[in-house]
Amino acid sequence: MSVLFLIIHRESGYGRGSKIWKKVKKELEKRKVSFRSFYTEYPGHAEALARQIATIQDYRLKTVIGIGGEGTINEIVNGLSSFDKIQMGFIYTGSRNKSLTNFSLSSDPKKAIKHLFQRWNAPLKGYYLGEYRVEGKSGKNYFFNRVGIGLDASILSQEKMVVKTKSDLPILGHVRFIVGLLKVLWNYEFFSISLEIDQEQPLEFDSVWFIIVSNRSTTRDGNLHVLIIKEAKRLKLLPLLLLTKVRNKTKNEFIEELSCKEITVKTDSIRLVHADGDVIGESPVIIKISESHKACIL
Ligand SMILES: Nc1ncnc2c1ncn2[C@@H]1O[C@H](COP(=O)(O)OP(=O)(O)OP(=O)(O)O)[C@@H](O)[C@H]1O
Repeated sequence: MSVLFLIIHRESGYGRGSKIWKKVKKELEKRKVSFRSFYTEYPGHAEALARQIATIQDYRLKTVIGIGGEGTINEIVNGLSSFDKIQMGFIYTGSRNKSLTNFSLSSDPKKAIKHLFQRWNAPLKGYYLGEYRVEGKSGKNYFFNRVGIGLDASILSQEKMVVKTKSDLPILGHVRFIVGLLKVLWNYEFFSISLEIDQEQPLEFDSVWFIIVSNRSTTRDGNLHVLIIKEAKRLKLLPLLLLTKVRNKTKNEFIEELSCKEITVKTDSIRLVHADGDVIGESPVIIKISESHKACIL
């Protein structure tokens, strides 16, 4: 018997998670789908829930749908990383541009459910996860979308300080975020990096603001895509930050692009590192396409 498991972060995207979930639930009930739903109650809960669901013995095929932001999706991917026969799908309800997510279903509940039904019970499609290791932390961790080092991670760390609750007006959250963002931009200093790419001679870059390493295993050549933002004047940074969020439109004199299977990023001073939008530690960081861990995406 197939059954749908849903993990929901109701407060993601300033309460958007809860609103979308209500619509998804209605749609599932209308279609008489058997499903079980679980709400996340604390950071890290989605990972624990995903792992628990994976070990339930009663069902032949399990499909896990995450409803939440990038952080929730990352936790589910990590929770299921050791289980290779579980399909997963995501309805992105976070506060950022949804093009950030590689694996999202539509955030329109009707379209998402329609897609889900077309793919459900079809042969599994596996995509290799990205894998990272940061200094001072044991074990491997996985990401589905991107790892960022430098200014990008400092901005996210600032953003996470803005408490997102259902009672908080999104507009207040955005205002607090913009004030925080300008403060970080004003005080941030660029840095130098050394990149070891696919075990070749290190490449050095100066005046770097941030680096984004994206998992392109779902598309194109299956490699990591590396984007280095450097040498720009401080005032140019805001448009550059926005530009990096627009896929395929990154040609710019301040942007260096590389492609590889594995990269070690060393910085001349300690910089924050984030994976899929959650700050996970400090540089240096080793990032590669996993050789063994796949996510089966709907
Ligand atoms: N009930 C909860 N209470 C507090 N934190 C939670 C809860 N459920 C999940 N979290 C944590 O909140 C963090 C942010 O969640 P998530 O990324 O899903 O939403 P978001 O920040 O609105 O989305 P995005 O980052 O894509 O804008 C995650 O690290 C997650 O572990």
